Amino acid sequence: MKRVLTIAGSDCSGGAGIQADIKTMSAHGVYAMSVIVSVVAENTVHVLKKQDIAPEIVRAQVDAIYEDIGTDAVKIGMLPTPEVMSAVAEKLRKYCPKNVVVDPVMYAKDGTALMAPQSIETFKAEILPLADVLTPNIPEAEEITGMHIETEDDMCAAAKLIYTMGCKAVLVKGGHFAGDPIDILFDGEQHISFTANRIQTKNTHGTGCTLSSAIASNLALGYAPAEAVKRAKDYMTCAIEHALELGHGAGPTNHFYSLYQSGLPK
Ligand SMILES: Nc1ncnc2c1ncn2[C@@H]1O[C@H](COP(=O)(O)OP(=O)(O)O)[C@@H](O)[C@H]1O
Ligand SMILES: Cc1ncc(COP(=O)(O)OP(=O)(O)O)c(N)n1
Repeated sequence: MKRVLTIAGSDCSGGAGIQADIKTMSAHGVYAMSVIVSVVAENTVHVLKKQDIAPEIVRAQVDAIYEDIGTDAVKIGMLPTPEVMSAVAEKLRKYCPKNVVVDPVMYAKDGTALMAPQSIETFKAEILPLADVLTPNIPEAEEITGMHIETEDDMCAAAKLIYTMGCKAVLVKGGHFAGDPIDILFDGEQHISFTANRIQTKNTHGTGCTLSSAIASNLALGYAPAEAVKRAKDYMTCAIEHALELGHGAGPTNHFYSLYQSGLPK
């Protein structure tokens, strides 16, 4: 069985973070493992509080995975502080895992910062170069590049600029624009667009986590990056289409429906 590790924060309400990652990975038929870097008290409406995990416990969790089981892919999500980023980077440089997908989570839907603002330079220097695929949304791509992104051409230019910062491929996600969402992948050679119909729903809690975990799962299963992104987007669009009307805010994506739709991998 393929093994996929998520390094991310815990969302106690189960819609985003580690919980969304593990549901997505399980739906893809891979063995999911987790390194928890922050415990976030949040729900479909807002973030109440968070407690970051000490860097030495983060380091020890990564050691625990690699001294025993190992990985076929790694997904990195929320990294709250420069200290946690350095701890993760140090360990990944040591263990050199294949197929690293980095979702540069900066804010929760209610605007709460999940990455401390002073972390961006450490993120760019230590985490970004580890990524085989980096998956910023529009505000995150703006923060990383300093560009203002308004059009599809801007998304292409931002993807190119982020690529020059050292990752192997970049997927700029267009979910924050109006109209049908277009995501653009740049791998150093070409731009590839992935489009889907916009689903009219408020229930999109955890879409970024779901997409990045699905990409990591598909890379672990042996798909090349562009095919892994295509399959992940199909999975995620289905998960949004059948999103759950739970809670009083943005409900979570539906992994169980997607599992039945896509079937178990060979
Ligand atoms: N309403 C929607 N219908 C279909 N796809 C969507 C919708 N909202 C977002 N997406 C897709 O979900 C993924 C993540 O979306 P985005 O909102 O850009 O990132 P994030 O969740 O990190 O803020 C992207 O592939 C985007 O195109
Ligand atoms: C613990 C935790 N990690 C990440 C997020 C943000 O997840 P994302 O998939 O980007 O979802 P939305 O912010 O679009 O709901 C989170 N909220 N909590």
